[in-house]
Amino acid sequence: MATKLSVNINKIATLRNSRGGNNPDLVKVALDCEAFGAEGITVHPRPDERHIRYQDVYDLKAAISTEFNIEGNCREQKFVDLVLANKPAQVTLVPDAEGQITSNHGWDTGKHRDYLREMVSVFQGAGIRVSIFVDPVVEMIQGAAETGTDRIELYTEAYAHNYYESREKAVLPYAAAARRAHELGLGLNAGHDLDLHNLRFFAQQVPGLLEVSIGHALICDAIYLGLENTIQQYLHQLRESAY
Ligand SMILES: CC(=O)[C@@H](O)[C@H](O)COP(=O)(O)O
Ligand SMILES: NCC(=O)COP(=O)(O)O
Repeated sequence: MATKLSVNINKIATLRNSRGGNNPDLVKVALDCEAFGAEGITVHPRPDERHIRYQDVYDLKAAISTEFNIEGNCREQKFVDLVLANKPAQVTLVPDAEGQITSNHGWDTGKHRDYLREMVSVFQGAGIRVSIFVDPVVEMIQGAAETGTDRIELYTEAYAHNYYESREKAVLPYAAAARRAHELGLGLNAGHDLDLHNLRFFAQQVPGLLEVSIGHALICDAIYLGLENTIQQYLHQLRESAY
């Protein structure tokens, strides 16, 4: 089975917002991603709406036909309401601090276990699959399992950062985290700073990876390679490492 590719289109919204009009058209880009082979669309609305706007989520939900994954901070009631109103295939809970440039850590699932358990049940009660964003630390995977979540998403920034120094060493905590997740019956996603260079090795070394969400690097690659060709190349990396 090959890992699914969900394209994160935050950066398309960043470009659109820079001029105030509707160019590029976010919904059209999402539909194009799907037509070019993407198996899901990911967005991460942030409270300042600096890229994805809350209205975008409604517009995308009405248009797309692949798996819709909404990421964000469930401590914001506006985010919870948005997700419940749109019922995506998956919500990914990310512990964003205020003013963060991008996501930079996973949940402390031990400290926040009761809170997360409550949020997981709110979303699952609405028929939405839940994934919890975590660092590749075995105790955090254990804590996630105790919340009743369906999946975890491994935060891959450290892997991407350390890839060129020693990819074998960089991937070790992720492979161990994946094995623990499987033992605990958790589905496994991953994302953040994955790119055309580091993706295949990650997917080969991390067993049972169900889905990756990739945005920043993929949209940058599309400037040079074109969106269709870029998506095909990412899919090729994943299919080469099918499990
Ligand atoms: C959870 C995660 O790793 C990504 O969603 C990342 O946070 C992208 O968000 P930005 O596009 O705002 O950097
Ligand atoms: N969940 C990770 C994601 O959606 C995209 O992260 P990035 O590729 O923009 O770093």
